[in-house]
Amino acid sequence: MRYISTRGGMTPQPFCDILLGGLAPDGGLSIPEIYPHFCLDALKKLSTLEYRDLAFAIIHHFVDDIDHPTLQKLIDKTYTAEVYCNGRDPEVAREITPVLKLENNLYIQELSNGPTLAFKDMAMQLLGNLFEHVLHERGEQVNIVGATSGDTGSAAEYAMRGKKGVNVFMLSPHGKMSPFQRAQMYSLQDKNIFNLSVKSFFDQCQDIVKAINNDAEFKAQYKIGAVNSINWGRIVAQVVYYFKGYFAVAKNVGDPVDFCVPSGNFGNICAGHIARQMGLPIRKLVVATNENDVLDEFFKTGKYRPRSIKETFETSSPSMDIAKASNLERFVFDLVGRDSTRLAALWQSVEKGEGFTLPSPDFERMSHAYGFVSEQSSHAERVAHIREVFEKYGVEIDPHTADGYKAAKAHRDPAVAMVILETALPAKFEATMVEALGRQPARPEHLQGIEDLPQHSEVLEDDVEAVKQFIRQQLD
Ligand SMILES: Cc1ncc(COP(=O)(O)O)c(C=O)c1O
Ligand SMILES: N[C@@H](CCOP(=O)(O)O)C(=O)O
Repeated sequence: MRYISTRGGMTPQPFCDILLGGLAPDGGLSIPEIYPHFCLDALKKLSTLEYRDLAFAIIHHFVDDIDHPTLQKLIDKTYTAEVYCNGRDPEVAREITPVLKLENNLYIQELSNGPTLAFKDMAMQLLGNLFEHVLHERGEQVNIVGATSGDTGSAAEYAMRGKKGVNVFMLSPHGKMSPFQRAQMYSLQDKNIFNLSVKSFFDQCQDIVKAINNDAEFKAQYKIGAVNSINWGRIVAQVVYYFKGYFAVAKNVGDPVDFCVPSGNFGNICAGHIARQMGLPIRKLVVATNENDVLDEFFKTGKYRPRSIKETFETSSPSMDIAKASNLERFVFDLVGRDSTRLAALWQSVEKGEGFTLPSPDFERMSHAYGFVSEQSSHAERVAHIREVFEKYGVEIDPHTADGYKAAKAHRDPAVAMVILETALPAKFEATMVEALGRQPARPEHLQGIEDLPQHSEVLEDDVEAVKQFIRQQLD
């Protein structure tokens, strides 16, 4: 399998090169030349596999340059009941992403039982092991520059801490994450972890990451890599749990199943789109947003209008406070028939801050051919839905998953199974959980009192040069 850029300016590359390279050299995103396809018989065979074998059966199609036994070993080491345990019964933990039935044809797929209590661990733990392997083979090192709105940062730092040949420079929006999220990241003392608290929102942190990646000289000199979902390695690992969730709820392989996904940077649901392109019988992909509803507007009107800082809100589902969704570029590339010239022109408008409006019939094809629909949620609805799910089903869901629950209800067909992807655990967002349920959410024993640990971060202006200067100071 070779990878090309959505913007057409990259000679086809093998997996390990795009894994280390992150953003494509032309500013686009790497994407496979073709998607592997599973027919019904092949899907039936996959349906019986346990998580790690399923992961190998899917991921090996995307990776030509790691031999199969090694790839299987890296996957086996990643997807264990110990890593995705979170204090649960070992039998349940062995499923890695257990599916919880709320009522007939309504399910929640648990994705947040990894070390940092968010779905990011599902891909990030594998990425950590892949990076370590490839760097060792090549005798190289990498300096990861990433952006987080709260969960990617801790997942990346826990996956990379202490790893040989890897430093992590993680940009986070100053003062905008939950106290728990902040403590998870800023209390780490590992010498290879650097937390940069940028006086702005996630989008500006992500813009800085992209600007650094687009500076070819700096990127080469400081061996810059990426762990955000702009890195294809993240997306491919996320594809696997759609298959697992599908097989858990479909009465017969081949039946349609809907997925509802709390969305921000569009990485998670982009993996659902890829799974659908690979032949998984997903009917609808429901995009759930919070008050930062740029994606909801796009799927309802065809207008993609990334927002300015002034139009970006701080909400009670803070990890989704994203007004410019990187991975939308991967989906639109497929939507426009993989026409990289057209895609590049659309994203030129995005970069100028103008955005674009999809004409007919592209707009209609988003739902008719690709199954996308959307819904947004407000704070009051979020709180009411956390309460409703607890009162009706006895299940505590976090504010992001509550946005998903609202969207799932809005687009549900009772005759079709709907899987809501859980994206984080309530422990990460105490204030909203207390507002909804009147008590503190449960948290794992080892994370009690994490907010009281000493914290360290470097506060920086929203300025690419300031970040580059910080990186130089640490590495020169
Ligand atoms: C808890 C949580 N929910 C939802 C999202 C949105 O996921 P994505 O950015 O992949 O759309 C994120 C972060 O991105 C998150 O951390
Ligand atoms: N919600 C994320 C931000 C998006 O990050 P990505 O790595 O998935 O692109 C976060 O919590 O940091």
